[in-house]
Amino acid sequence: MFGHKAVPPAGEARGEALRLEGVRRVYGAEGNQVVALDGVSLTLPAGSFTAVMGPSGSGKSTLLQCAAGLDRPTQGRVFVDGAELAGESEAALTKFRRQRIGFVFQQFNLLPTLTVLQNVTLPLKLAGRKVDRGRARGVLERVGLGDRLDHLPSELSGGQQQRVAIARALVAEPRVLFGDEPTGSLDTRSARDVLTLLQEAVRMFGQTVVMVTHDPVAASYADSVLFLADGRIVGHQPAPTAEAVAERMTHLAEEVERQRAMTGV
Ligand SMILES: Nc1ncnc2c1ncn2[C@@H]1O[C@H](COP(=O)(O)OP(=O)(O)OP(=O)(O)O)[C@@H](O)[C@H]1O
Repeated sequence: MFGHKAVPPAGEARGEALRLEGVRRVYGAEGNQVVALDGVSLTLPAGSFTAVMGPSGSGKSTLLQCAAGLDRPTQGRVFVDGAELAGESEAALTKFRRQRIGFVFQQFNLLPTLTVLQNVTLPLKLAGRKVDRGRARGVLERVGLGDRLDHLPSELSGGQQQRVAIARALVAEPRVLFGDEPTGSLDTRSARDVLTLLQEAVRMFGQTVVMVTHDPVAASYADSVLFLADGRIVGHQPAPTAEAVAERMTHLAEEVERQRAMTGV
């Protein structure tokens, strides 16, 4: 339903889905530079669900954008499913994204004049791929919107719109699905539905998901949490609980405050 990828039996190596090597991203002109990412290296296995957390300004969105090919690192390398994301041209990068990357945003980013089904099939059309409407319908049924195919986004709740956005990402069978605060605009119940959906995509269909969130409860749906501070990975928590994540975040915020006070930044 989500894809054709079979989930390998437990214990079988699934390979890596995403690798960052020494990724650095510096914004601004010389003399006025901000180091958003300061040498981030990580490897995420296929079929994993990772939450990225950190204080405001720690580089979470920049990390996601660089990993997804929406932004280019100043230094370092990004590999998605073993292929380097290095396209010399914007066109090459766009092609790479269309073939390998799914992205879900806080504000859904659906096209308001297209129906639910048209929104979901649009990325396939843009990529010049065959549009299998039956498959698109299947994915929409899977996210609980099989009876809303001909509705416009404005006729749906926020949670339903985000589920359409997830269906739109999944129908293209991305190697990695990125979410930047995908539940940030949703009420508690809709957020839970969306998180359960992402978890199912990982557990039942082997999807790889990387999600930035501020919410420890949202992070607890992931298999593990990466903590960022000042552009660096400063911690990793497998099998996270909301309580443990919240505690770690409190300590991290205090630590960052202390460091900033000491360095006068
Ligand atoms: N286009 C840009 N130009 C200049 N500086 C930028 C730009 N984008 C981000 N930054 C800076 O880079 C740093 C990291 O920003 P980023 O948005 O990645 O952090 P974040 O952890 O996602 O923050 P938040 O939780 O507040 O969304 C911040 O200091 C930010 O001000």
